[in-house]
Amino acid sequence: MPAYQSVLLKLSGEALMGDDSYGINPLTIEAMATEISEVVQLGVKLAIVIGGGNIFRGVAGGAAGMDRATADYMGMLATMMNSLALQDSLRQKGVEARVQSALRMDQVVEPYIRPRAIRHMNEGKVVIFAAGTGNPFFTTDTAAALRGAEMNVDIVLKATKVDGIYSSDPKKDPLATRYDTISFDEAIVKNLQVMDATAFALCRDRELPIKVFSILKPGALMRVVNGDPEGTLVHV
Ligand SMILES: Nc1ncnc2c1ncn2[C@@H]1O[C@H](COP(=O)(O)OP(=O)(O)OP(=O)(O)O)[C@@H](O)[C@H]1O
Ligand SMILES: O=c1ccn([C@@H]2O[C@H](COP(=O)(O)O)[C@@H](O)[C@H]2O)c(=O)[nH]1
Repeated sequence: MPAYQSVLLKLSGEALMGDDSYGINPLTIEAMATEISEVVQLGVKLAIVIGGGNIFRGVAGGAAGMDRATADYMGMLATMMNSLALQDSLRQKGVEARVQSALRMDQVVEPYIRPRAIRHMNEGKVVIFAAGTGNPFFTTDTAAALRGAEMNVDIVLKATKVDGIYSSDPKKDPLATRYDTISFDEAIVKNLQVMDATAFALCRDRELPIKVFSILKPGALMRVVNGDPEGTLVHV
């Protein structure tokens, strides 16, 4: 019996690159789809938000002199590409998946309609929320917190490239130490950059726990869903 009956999985866009320097690595996305399909087979209701860092981040466009809001819309379109790719990979594994977009793209995907998303999940389909929140100046972490709260899931799972939350960025600080658990207040006060403060604050207010773990570690998603020790739990 899984530890959680319904989850919102936030998948790192950057992790989709695998060993490449840009874009979607076919073997990497296939491996992720396999791990996701195993969780779906357990009967867990699953919704997914994917980042876009493997293709475009608004902050990079802004730094290069672009209008920041325009750059952010480009970032949201990047998440659309990732969402379509994941939908395709999941379907190849026999998993029914539906992309819903926060920005209208009616010839390609459904618009975000909350009751319809809930119905898809109740029918056992995986819902992939594309285009983040649909608003510039936000991130897909915040979209994950928002959709997780709207879908009333048991937990938000942030699947990223590091195996939990550290005292500082482990990619930059070799002395960083990992937390098994941390409160929302501590994560916000310590300004731990693994997830943005808006996402932490929204989940704290909704009393929606977050688990941060590595999607690059084989079997980690299943261990998290089963409640086995893995990653860092952020709690109220
Ligand atoms: N205190 C910290 N603990 C853990 N990771 C941290 C910390 N501070 C910064 N990081 C960095 O945060 C990254 C994860 O956050 P980020 O939102 O940038 O990436 P992502 O969610 O994996 O990618 P994307 O935005 O493409 O979805 C990690 O890869 C890690 O290097
Ligand atoms: O609600 C949102 C979500 C995302 N964006 C833009 O998309 C990129 C990619 O998302 P990541 O969370 O960084 O993976 C992000 O950098 C923003 O530019 C957005 O504007 N609004």
